[in-house]
Amino acid sequence: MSYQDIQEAAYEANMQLPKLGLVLFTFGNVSAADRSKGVFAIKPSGVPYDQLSPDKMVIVDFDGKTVEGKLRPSSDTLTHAVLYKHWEKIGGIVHTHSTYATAWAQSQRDIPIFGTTHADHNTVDIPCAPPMSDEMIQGDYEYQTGFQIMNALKDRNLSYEDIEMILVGNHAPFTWGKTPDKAVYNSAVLENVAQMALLTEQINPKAPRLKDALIRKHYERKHGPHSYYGQ
Ligand SMILES: O=C(CO)[C@@H](O)[C@@H](O)COP(=O)(O)O
Repeated sequence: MSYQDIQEAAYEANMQLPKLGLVLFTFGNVSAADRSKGVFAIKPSGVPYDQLSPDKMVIVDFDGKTVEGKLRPSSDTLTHAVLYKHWEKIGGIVHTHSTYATAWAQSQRDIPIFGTTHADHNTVDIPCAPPMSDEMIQGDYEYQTGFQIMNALKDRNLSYEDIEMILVGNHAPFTWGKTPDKAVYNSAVLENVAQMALLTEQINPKAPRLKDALIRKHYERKHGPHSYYGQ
């Protein structure tokens, strides 16, 4: 892949965010990695989506250093870099402030697995990492956010392949996938599931968690060998 190829991929994936209603103004960013070159292309910071073009995507290495590009890379670049460096099978990362997922993050709550829509994609509650400590905020905040995400999965005995989405307490969601398109898909799924979970709790504050048998049934119907779903 050339730099131009990952810039195109990052551009196309970024442009999906406003189309899917996942971002307002500049509230988010997508990156696309090229593992053979050890770099990723990421949205420039603060540039509105209607002013983006593939050549504006900034090429950055897995330490977060700009390799090519005139604009400043997203302020979340170091978080993307940490995750690419430690999770060798991912090819795309998305960060948004989509309304419902962010509301759960601000509430510092995991999203409970209430129904089969959730179970079609995940067999567990969607984790919410703890808010960043004062020390982390004053230190390498974006870099530490990457570790906060990784540690929250570890605390739940989950790998980045078991689940491709997380909330960061008081902040917002991050999703990832083998490709930037899959990471965007995961972002849209997360937002939809977050909305349904909120409505479920409003309609019935005592709504039960989905039974394990139904979680397994719905997940297994969609995944496994020869499944196109979630590729
Ligand atoms: O988290 C935040 C803001 O709280 C950022 O992700 C969001 O504003 C997007 O920033 P960038 O324009 O990518 O630097």
